[in-house]
Amino acid sequence: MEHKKDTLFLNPIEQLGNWTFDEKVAEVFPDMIQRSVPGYTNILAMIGMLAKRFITSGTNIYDLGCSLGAATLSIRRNLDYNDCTIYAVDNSPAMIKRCQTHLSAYKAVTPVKVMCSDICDIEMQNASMIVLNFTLQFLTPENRQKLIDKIYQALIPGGILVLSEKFSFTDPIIDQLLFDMHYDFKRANGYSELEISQKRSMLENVMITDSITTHEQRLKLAGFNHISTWYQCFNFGSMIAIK
Ligand SMILES: C[S@@+](CC[C@H](N)C(=O)[O-])C[C@H]1O[C@@H](n2cnc3c(N)ncnc32)[C@H](O)[C@@H]1O
Ligand SMILES: O=C(O)C(=O)C[C@]1(C(=O)O)C=C[C@@H](O)C=C1
Repeated sequence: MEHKKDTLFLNPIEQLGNWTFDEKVAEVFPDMIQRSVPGYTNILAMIGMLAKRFITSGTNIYDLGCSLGAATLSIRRNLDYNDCTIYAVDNSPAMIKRCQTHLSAYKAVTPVKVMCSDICDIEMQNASMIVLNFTLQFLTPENRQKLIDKIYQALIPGGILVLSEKFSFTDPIIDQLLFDMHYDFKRANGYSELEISQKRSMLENVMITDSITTHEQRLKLAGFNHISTWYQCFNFGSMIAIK
């Protein structure tokens, strides 16, 4: 599929508001996330591999904050059962509209229910796999524990949560280094200083990152005993938690 180039922040913007996943962002999202998140493609491919291993017959799969459905597609491609249901959920109407189109472009047996809802409000049950691929960071800190608790309750024994996030680090030297490396990554992918700084300032109040330790503590508090960071590239990474 041809992806439209992200040029949203190329020119100076007079009033930088807060970040939203609106029509403009949805339109360039595949290019934007690919050029902004180190390891994004790897993580998507590995979500497919985890799906093959963890999804069991007759269960539900939830892709929370699905955007255009990239993780859902990776899961669906790797699914061995036709009696499962994937729920792809996002509260951005612009994302959901495009997600529906993306998913129908490929033939598949597994039904996907695409829902325009807040992931904090939906009911989940009988889940063998739940994915939060760069979504938890956009929830308020209060809602994060509530959602992780709900995810733990919704999983069947042996079920898996995949949690990908941008991380912060308590060691200031490491934090600065990985932050700078991420900027180098963006520059190497063609973003200018202005594009990088305008986007950063819009994300500032909206995307609050946690350390890996904070994530681990939250997962443990919910009841998870088997937790690991399985992927990291600079200050981006992915964790798994198994019930
Ligand atoms: C960085 S994107 C996720 C990328 C996507 N998971 C992927 O793999 O391509 C974050 C998404 O989370 C959605 N989101 C943020 N808060 C949400 C909430 N409370 N309920 C539902 N969706 C939410 C946004 O609309 C956005 O599409
Ligand atoms: O931290 C940044 O600079 C980012 O661009 C990160 C991030 C994310 O992790 O979700 C933020 C918004 C976009 O959706 C794509 C990437």
